[in-house]
Amino acid sequence: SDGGDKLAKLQDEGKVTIGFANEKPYAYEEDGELKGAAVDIAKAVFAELGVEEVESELLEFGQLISGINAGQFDVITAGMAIQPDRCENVAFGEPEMMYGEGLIVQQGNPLNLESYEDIANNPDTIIAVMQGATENEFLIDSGVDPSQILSVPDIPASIAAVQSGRADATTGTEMTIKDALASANTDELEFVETFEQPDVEGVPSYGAAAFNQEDTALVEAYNEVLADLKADGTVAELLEKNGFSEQMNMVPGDITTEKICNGEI
Ligand SMILES: CC1=N[C@H](C(=O)O)[C@@H](O)CN1
Repeated sequence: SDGGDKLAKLQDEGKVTIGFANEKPYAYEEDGELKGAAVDIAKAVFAELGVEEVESELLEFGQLISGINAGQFDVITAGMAIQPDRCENVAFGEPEMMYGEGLIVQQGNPLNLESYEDIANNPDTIIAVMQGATENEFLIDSGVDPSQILSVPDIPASIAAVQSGRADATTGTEMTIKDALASANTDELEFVETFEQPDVEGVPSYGAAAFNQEDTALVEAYNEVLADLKADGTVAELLEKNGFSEQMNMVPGDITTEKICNGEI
């Protein structure tokens, strides 16, 4: 199909529908409002394209890629990591933020878990991980046995699994895990401050908007505006507003989606 159709359609209607997975601080709903770094950046880009109205579809993270391909919404706005295998199924925009991983354990860290390798070396350890999330591969690549992974549909379920003792730990992006712990408002759990980032392909991750591969003109237009908003400091401002830091989370200028998709990074 003609990639120009979708951009023109969104501009005609003045409206875009985003798909998201309720993961603070990337994209989430609070007080009836859509919030998060990925949402704020996408809103700023679409506003420049003349698309001011934003509607949303809430899905499980693991359903976002099939959702965009089924035409359920126009763009995945979830801070989804650009990964070579995902590049085969969606068209990523240029990277918007960089991030690493985090770990939550029971208070006092009774199993002394400070890395994914520690989980691999302690085969009785169970770790809750969101379906479809990169952390599944990162754990396996760190030597964790698949039987140690308890698959859960979303972030609240990850936290609940550790709280109930069904899992010894959970992992997600560092910011996800910190915000989820703050929302859980419990002293039964702890964020592992001494966590060592996994030394595997894909870490750190680069989050981006993702589109239907047919919508080539839309992706091109999105990227053009995104480049301007990076250059004028808007992207940095929106990241900081959502708790990200310039030092830890800004994407270095030489990192491109093409290179990540080609496995060059
Ligand atoms: C923002 C985010 N990134 C990872 C991913 O892309 O799979 C997962 O941690 C899920 N959430």
